[in-house]
Amino acid sequence: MVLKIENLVKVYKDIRALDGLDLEVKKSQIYGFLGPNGAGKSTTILSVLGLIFPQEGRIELFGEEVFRNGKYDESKLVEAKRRIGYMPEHATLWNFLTPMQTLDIIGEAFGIPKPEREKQARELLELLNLWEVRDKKVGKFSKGMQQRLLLAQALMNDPELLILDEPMTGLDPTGIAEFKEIIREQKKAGKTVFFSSHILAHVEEICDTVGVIVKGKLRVEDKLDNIKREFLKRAGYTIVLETNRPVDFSGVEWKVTSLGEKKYRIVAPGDIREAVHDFVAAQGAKILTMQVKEPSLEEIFLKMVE
Ligand SMILES: Nc1ncnc2c1ncn2[C@@H]1O[C@H](COP(=O)(O)OP(=O)(O)OP(=O)(O)O)[C@@H](O)[C@H]1O
Repeated sequence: MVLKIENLVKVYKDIRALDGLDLEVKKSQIYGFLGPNGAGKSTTILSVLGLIFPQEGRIELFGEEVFRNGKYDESKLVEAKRRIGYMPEHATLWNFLTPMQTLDIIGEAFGIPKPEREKQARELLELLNLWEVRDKKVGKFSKGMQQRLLLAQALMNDPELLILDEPMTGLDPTGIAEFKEIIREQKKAGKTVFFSSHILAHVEEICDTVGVIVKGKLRVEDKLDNIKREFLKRAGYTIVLETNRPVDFSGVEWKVTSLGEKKYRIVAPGDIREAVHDFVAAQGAKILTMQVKEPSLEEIFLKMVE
């Protein structure tokens, strides 16, 4: 086990940000830590890194207990953090430096000798498509380039565990696809990746396991497909349908609203696309257009809390 959290509690004044959180990340996993805004994702990450003080619980990193009942084991934590790369949610870069200079400073802070850190910086900048702009000032970089440089910083110490707090927020679809590919590459290189997001699409296609945190507690931990199947059913689909002639929906269990002579809105608990198709066909009508709206992640989270 790379990371194990048991019954973690963090109270900020009167806010119980973590309310007995349990979580396990295994070696070589890509773990997506999903939750709505304010669920406790950043608080969890800051606790794992010893940057804030939780009140109760246990944290293990690489099999070593680094925190127990309100106290960190400083030497074990320092040791573990050498093996971790961290990309904060609101990180800032030094705008007046170039990527090469930025990574050099980080490498020096880790105590990596000059020739080695130059080699490491070059490899990372090549990997992250920043080699061509290695001598350009970071201040002019796009959001996507800045995120990639922040990831390069997190990789400078060749960590076994990468912890990324909302790494894809603010990226465009191309940037998100690129970032996912980079995360996949990290897994191939044997690393474990733990990253947070409040957007379902960010964890899609890449995560082995997704943990969903709501109000400081882990609600579910499973493969994303299983989570979606379970909660999409409950949260309800909306289908907007246009047919070539009127259809009589009386007698169905779905909630149907007429939006005009041949246009309907159907709300149903699960994915009923096939059933709707068959129902319409049975009346000799044809579907001209069908728009399906999956429930938003917020709606799914709300169902989880119920
Ligand atoms: N320093 C702080 N002082 C007081 N309350 C805080 C502090 N940091 C976080 N909180 C509160 O703790 C709760 C959890 O916050 P946290 O930032 O961990 O959530 P999050 O899941 O990371 O959300 P986001 O996606 O918005 O970053 C929220 O209610 C937040 O307002």
